[in-house]
Amino acid sequence: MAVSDHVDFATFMEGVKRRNPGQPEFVQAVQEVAQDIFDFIGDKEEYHEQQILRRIAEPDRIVSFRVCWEDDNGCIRVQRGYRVQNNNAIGPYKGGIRFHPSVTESVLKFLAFEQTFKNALTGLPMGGGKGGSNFNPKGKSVREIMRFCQSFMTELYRHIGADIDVPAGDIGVGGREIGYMFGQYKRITNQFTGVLTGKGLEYGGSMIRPEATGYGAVYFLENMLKHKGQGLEGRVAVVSGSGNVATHAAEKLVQLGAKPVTLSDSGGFIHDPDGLTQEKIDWVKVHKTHRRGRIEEYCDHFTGATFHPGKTPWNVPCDVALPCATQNELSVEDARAMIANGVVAVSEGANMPTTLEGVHAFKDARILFAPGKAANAGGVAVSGLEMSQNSERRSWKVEELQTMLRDIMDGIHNRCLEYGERDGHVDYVKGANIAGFKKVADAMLAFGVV
Ligand SMILES: NC(=O)C1=CN([C@@H]2O[C@H](COP(=O)(O)OP(=O)(O)OC[C@H]3O[C@@H](n4cnc5c(N)ncnc54)[C@H](OP(=O)(O)O)[C@@H]3O)[C@@H](O)[C@H]2O)C=CC1
Ligand SMILES: O=C(O)CCC(=O)C(=O)O
Repeated sequence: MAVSDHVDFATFMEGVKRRNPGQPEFVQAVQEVAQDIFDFIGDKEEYHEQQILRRIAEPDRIVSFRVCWEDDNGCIRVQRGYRVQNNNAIGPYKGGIRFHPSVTESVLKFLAFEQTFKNALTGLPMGGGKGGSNFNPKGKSVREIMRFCQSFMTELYRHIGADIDVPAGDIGVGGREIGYMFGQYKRITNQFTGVLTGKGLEYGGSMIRPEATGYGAVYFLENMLKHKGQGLEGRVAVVSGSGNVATHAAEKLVQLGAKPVTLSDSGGFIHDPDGLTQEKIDWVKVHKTHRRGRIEEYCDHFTGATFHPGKTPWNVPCDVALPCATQNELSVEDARAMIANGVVAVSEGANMPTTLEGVHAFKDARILFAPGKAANAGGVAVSGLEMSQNSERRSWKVEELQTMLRDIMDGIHNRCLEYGERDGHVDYVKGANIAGFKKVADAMLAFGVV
């Protein structure tokens, strides 16, 4: 008979901090989940006895490796690469790869931890992982990017596989980088398998994967409003970021009759009071993805827009907001300003873009607030569908995939209601945390202590 271990929340968090020194992002992510889980497991002895939360908050495995590559001047450069395999209780590890100078073990551990719950929420059989490097793709030539991707995969390949761990893109990793990494995996292993998602359509990619995260975040926003008897039509939306997630979120907002008025990058934000249109969004996609330009140049092309250097867009009055850039980009002061300006709903396209205090401010003000693990799960969900298509050796039609994405986002919303609705109000953070935890935890219970 196992010994019961009923530590309280504060003691649990002290342990997490002690075991993970200098890893603030990871501690923040665990804290955001743990409070809700402690409320849920209160008298559920088995989860305590088996130390399920403690086990989910300790990655199965962290691989760290040296990545050497040669720049265009013939200089040897050295970067650090990682793969954090957090939990594979319900399926192979699954989650993106990030190339950004801010990548640390703490950042990837938080992302892999969040991914574990997110993937469970989709209803698909995927465990949680995340990887990346402190490599900065900005200013690098195409050849340098290719050499870096090949070198990164030359180390990573031995830790991944179609039924082991299936990486995809994230910040700084899009279709081009996935192509270089897939090519290198195929070359080293002599295997053509679904080892990565986000692939090009010519070699096993899925329709709508590029759009899925941003579209999904807007579907989730629409679901929250609908549940309150409201709609998106005519709503002014503030969006941050100008990459994959932000541009597709803006696109879906326009399609559904809302009015996105901002986008941003690490240099600042643009405010276009007339609203973004499909034409303007298409320009941003080409400008940021192909020309690798800065968002401030938007104002040279579209009159009436203004650029605000070094600033985030959260002080622009809006009805709905979609933070779609990076972690901790929305502070408690930003949250208070948004609440004062009348924001009704927030849907996180990015992972953990709102600080812990910011989340509490939204929750206390009873704003409809969708955490990233629920709102941005559309991307990984379509990655899961890409895995299924690869296993079946076929490609599904765009209409089929569109319907599946909508159904999956509806399913996540329903799971949040199941565990987060009380007295006519929905705490989406709590709902997502508990629903995601329960699925992973119950699988772990079935396996015994492993
Ligand atoms: N791609 C996907 O399918 C999914 C992505 N996400 C999350 O969405 C977010 C955005 O990812 P994605 O759109 O794919 O990435 P991209 O690389 O396509 O775009 C990232 C955007 O965020 C901005 N940004 C990055 N870091 C910072 C920073 N420190 N400060 C301010 N702006 C910053 C970038 O600006 P700049 O050009 O100046 O660097 C760029 O506009 C991330 O949190 C990611 O984890 C979540 C689920 C799936
Ligand atoms: O599609 C995937 O596997 C990864 C998506 C991702 O990294 C995320 O959901 O944060």
